[in-house]
Amino acid sequence: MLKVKDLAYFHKGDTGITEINFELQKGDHLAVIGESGCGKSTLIKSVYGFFDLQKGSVYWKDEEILGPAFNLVPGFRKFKHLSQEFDLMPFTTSEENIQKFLSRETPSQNKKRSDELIDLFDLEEVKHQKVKTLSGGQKQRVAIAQALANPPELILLDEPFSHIDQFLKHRLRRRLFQFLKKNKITCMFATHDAEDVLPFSDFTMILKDGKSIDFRPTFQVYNQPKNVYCASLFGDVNSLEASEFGLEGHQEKVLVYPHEIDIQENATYKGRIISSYFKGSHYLVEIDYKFTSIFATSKAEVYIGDEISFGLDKEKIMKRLN
Ligand SMILES: Nc1ncnc2c1ncn2[C@@H]1O[C@H](COP(=O)(O)OP(=O)(O)OP(=O)(O)O)[C@@H](O)[C@H]1O
Repeated sequence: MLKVKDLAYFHKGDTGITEINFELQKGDHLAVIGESGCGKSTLIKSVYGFFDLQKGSVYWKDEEILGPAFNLVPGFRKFKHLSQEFDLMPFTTSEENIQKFLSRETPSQNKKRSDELIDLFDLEEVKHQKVKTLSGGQKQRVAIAQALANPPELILLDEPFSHIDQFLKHRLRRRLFQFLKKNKITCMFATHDAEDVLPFSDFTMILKDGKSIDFRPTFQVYNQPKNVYCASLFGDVNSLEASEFGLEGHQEKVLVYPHEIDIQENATYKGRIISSYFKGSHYLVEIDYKFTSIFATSKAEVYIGDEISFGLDKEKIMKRLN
């Protein structure tokens, strides 16, 4: 379906992306992650046909996606791209914006479709309000609804929830990705939030300095991280000496997530608490162990300076790595 081969695009000033290769099938969801400035937006725009590539190709089925040199209006017609800037019409209402790309020949169907999206994205209260008067989060929801009103074959989302508050984010995220799966819409989205990635993507690509350093099913990207950079995109991570913690078999250093280490009474390893952060269901704690810092979890509250012992679920860690 989507085939990206040896893609390279450099902005003026020589920053950009290179050596990008991947394929997606219909209905697949791909999360693109990486530190700020690594090239996520550039990749999303390149796939959309926003740039004239310096090298490589992008195909959707048998059609090559070409840049502005070949198209008056940049962007492949079967795709929708939702930029960080939204691109809405400010002086018309939310509802009119959502209906913008619908055919004028079927008004009752249009109404049904836009009502469904207004409901899906909690826009009932602002549907008659002009877009210029909406908050950032409301605009973002209108832009998502507009992009789906006439469902594309592939949707490209650039940080789709960046302006949406936590209160609505979880519900909207579930609804959006359910809608895309139900309608078999292929999706590629750039994000900084691990909570977008793990539950909602089939595949994950990790970018660093404009290159793809991992592209695998999300489950594997998380469970068998290639290095500290890759693992740390999902949160804190420890790089532990395998021999010190009985984790031999893979490499000298093993990447272990904090939830795999916990404070237990009379456990093997002894350390001292350096810091503790309340996380609701648990505490994330930093332990000084033989002058190195280890992130772990604790069910009970602990205090800075406490002498504690901690253990690792070695079997589970080794299973994850295999
Ligand atoms: N129009 C442009 N002209 C010149 N350089 C650009 C342009 N757009 C992006 N860049 C540069 O290209 C690199 C990649 O930028 P890009 O916006 O793709 O990164 P990103 O991973 O999406 O970043 P962020 O997470 O901060 O949104 C950066 O160094 C950026 O400064």
